[in-house]
Amino acid sequence: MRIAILSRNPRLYSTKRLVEAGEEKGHEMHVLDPLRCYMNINARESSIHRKGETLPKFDAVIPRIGASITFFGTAVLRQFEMIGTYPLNESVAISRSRDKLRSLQLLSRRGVGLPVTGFASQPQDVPDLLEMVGGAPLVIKLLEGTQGIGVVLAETRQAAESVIEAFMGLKSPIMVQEYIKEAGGADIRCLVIGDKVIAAMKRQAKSGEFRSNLHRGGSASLVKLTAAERATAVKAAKIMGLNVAGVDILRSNHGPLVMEVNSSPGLEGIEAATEKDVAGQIISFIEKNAKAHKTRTKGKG
Ligand SMILES: Nc1ncnc2c1ncn2[C@@H]1O[C@H](COP(=O)(O)OP(=O)(O)OP(=O)(O)O)[C@@H](O)[C@H]1O
Ligand SMILES: [Mg+2]
Ligand SMILES: [Mg+2]
Repeated sequence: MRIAILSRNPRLYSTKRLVEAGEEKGHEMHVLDPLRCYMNINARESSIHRKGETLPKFDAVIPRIGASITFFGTAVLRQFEMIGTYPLNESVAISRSRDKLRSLQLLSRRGVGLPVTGFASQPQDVPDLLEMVGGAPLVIKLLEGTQGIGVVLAETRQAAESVIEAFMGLKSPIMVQEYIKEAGGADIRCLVIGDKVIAAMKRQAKSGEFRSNLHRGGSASLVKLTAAERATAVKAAKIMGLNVAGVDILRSNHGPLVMEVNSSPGLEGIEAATEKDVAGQIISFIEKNAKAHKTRTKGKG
């Protein structure tokens, strides 16, 4: 097959591994920078161009679209979908997963366990909002944050109010969330492909820190999942419409709670922690599932 990887940087671990895994299985792999793709959108035959040339037809496309280029990146991916290329993850599903609130709403509608989460626009609604999620201690998150930046644990009500006031003053949308203390500064990353969790790791925050992000000094180790955790991760990916997803779960005293669902999960941490060939399994999934014009949405919506 001819497979495109939409990635800004061919030297990234995940991109390199996907190229390697694809070539090992005899495929023709092309890394395309989504920001260097431009589109001809018309009523007869839309096309994608790069450096003055029309791109050839690809059998499949693997989107590795960073959060900062979601808007243009998903438009390029949608163009691939419209001309019949099989997308590993669809543009609509990626857009959904990039909006933390929308994701939580979609998951809650289907009864997936979540930390109780509140969202408000106006400062005068903050006192009731804090009450609603169970009061301090609680977690405050910037909607746009990544890698743990913009995630704050407020131990007291006063601390919570002043942090929220500061964020609202800066016009940065935030959500407040019940603090899952019993998770003990750890979360579980489940790597879902199709309807299976094919690898999982536990990330433990360094001491004195509640955020388990590896970028914040957390460490990864192997973990054995319960049946409920596996089922939750697979269900969450399915609801989001993602074939491949990194589902982050907190272990609470009332079962697994989904924190977020990532549409371009990094491969480095999970392949190192589990010694699994995640990239190879992604290529195998494409081999089994890729068909021209096979999408749920054909770029609609
Ligand atoms: N409600 C919560 N209760 C306990 N711990 C939490 C809670 N929310 C977040 N954490 C901890 O903080 C870390 C960072 O939070 P989160 O994953 O929501 O933000 P982020 O990592 O910045 O976002 P992204 O993963 O999109 O980059 C989590 O990995 C988890 O360890
Ligand atoms: Mg996270
Ligand atoms: Mg994330």
